[in-house]
Amino acid sequence: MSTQTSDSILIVDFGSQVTQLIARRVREAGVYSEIAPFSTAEEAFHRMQPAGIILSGSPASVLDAAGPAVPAAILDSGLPMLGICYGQQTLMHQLGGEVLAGDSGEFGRAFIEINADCALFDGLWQVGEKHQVWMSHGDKVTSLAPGFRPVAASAGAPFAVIANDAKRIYAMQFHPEVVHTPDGAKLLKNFVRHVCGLAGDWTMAEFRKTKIAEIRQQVGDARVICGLSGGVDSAVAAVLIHEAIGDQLTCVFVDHGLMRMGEAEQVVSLFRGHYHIPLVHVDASTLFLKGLEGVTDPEAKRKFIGKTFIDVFEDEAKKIGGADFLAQGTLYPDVIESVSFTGGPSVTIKSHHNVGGLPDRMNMKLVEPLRELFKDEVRELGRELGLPDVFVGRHPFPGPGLAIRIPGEVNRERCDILRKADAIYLEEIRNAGLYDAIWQAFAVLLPVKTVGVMGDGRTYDSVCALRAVTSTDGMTADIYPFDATFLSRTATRIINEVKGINRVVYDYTSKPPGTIEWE
Ligand SMILES: Nc1ncnc2c1ncn2[C@@H]1O[C@H](COP(=O)(O)OP(=O)(O)OP(=O)(O)O)[C@@H](O)[C@H]1O
Ligand SMILES: O=c1[nH]c(=O)c2[nH+]cn([C@@H]3O[C@H](COP(=O)(O)O)[C@@H](O)[C@H]3O)c2[nH]1
Ligand SMILES: NC(=O)CC[C@H](N)C(=O)O
Ligand SMILES: [Mg+2]
Repeated sequence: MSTQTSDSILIVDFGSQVTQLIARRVREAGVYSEIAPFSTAEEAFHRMQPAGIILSGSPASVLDAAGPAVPAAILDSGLPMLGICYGQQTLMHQLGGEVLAGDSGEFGRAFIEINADCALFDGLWQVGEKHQVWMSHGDKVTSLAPGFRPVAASAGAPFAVIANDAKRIYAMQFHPEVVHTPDGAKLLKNFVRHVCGLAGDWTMAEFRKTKIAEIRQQVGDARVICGLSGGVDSAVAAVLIHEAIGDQLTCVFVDHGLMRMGEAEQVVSLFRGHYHIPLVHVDASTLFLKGLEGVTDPEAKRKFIGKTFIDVFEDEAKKIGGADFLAQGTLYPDVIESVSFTGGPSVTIKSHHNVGGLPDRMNMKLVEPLRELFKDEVRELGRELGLPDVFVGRHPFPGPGLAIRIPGEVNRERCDILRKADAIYLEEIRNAGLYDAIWQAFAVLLPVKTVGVMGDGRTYDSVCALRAVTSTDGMTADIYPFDATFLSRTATRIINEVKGINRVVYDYTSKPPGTIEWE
């Protein structure tokens, strides 16, 4: 994790769905931030020595005995603080104000009226104006702690924004981090720049320097193996780590037999063509496919694949005389979906192979320099590192590969069928000039057979589903609205050219409620 950076912001996470957006907004304001769950916030606070604190929202209530609280070390630190929603409620609850369950909550769009000036509103909002914000609360602050004054109110929240100028503590009932609070990003910027006094000079170039120093410190002169998949994240991680430790790094590409058409050859030639980083290409397809026989449960597939990746990495490490560290291109969304924080309300959605799918027993220590970033930020870092567009612009591809796009049992034959359909789909997308407009697109082979008629004969074959989404970070996604001509052309090609598929459907589910992958 990050070194001490006294020009950073610590975001204390109480389990809100949108905490990660706070981090984004802070980075957009040119300030580095890290999120720590409330249960480990104190440790993060001492390690980071931040310049200011932001307290997130939460599904919990301060009126419940078990409602999470701001650790005393942080509360008494004298640092500037910004409480958002639950963050505001717990500040009042802990500092001597009062919070009660409201008769009715405020959910969605609301308007606040500005009653007084405050540092958060500098250059932005004037007294007497009304502004749109986004609310999502049932409880509300009914009396302020000593030293606080109200500066804005809404119909349902008389203390919509409050300030304690002497202590530089501010709090709001609404969510400034979401886009439905149109001026929210500017409020957060005022907090980190004006109230915390940060220069706003944090950039990806800065991140690159900090991470390189950290990697050197973590690794020393030990050897590192990096799992390279050909995806954006691991390519960026490998180039960054190589910049830090040079030939102490060996990359390992594992072909698990679950890759797309031609991908293994492409990854290896692309990478070897661009970089002088030693790359080992392991064909482990038999090992993976044998182990997947009879496995149908999505989490069981993921756990098996996660563990087998590690077995292969350890074998390869032995062959090069041992490695103490395993580097991976793990990102924040991989972590948040896989982990349910102890004592916290966020739940495991699926075990990403590189986080929740890792075996308990690990001989190598992890090096994960991208663990706090989102995909679009990794792309920015990739550009900063000079990675060619063919790497930076690639659609994400999950480590477990086609295994999680074949619900039910996976075998070589089904993988071959899916590979062909997927290749046609992607070719059509490229031909239509849509590749860059789409965040991720892929075909899924369903364990469902339906009846068809081809050449006057009866067919009884599998259904193929097509998925394409737009997104910025993979945390939420919308379906890509292809026109009917594109879809029917692609469906016809797949049915005509791929033996084993006689019906094609298009997936119209956004995330949430769906996830991007089907398993
Ligand atoms: N086939 C593979 N061989 C070696 N390592 C892999 C492989 N697939 C995944 N990994 C490791 O797991 C990490 C997470 O995979 P993930 O798919 O999230 O990232 P990526 O493949 O690098 O990028 P992208 O999300 O763009 O596909 C990778 O960064 C890489 O370290
Ligand atoms: O490396 C990975 N290992 C995994 O186990 C994994 N599961 C999902 N994904 C990718 O993550 C993004 C979000 O996917 P979901 O909406 O399906 O969770 C999408 O881009 C998915 O392709 C994975 N990547
Ligand atoms: N979004 C929030 O932080 C909500 C806080 C608290 N659960 C409430 O309903 O008031
Ligand atoms: Mg990948």
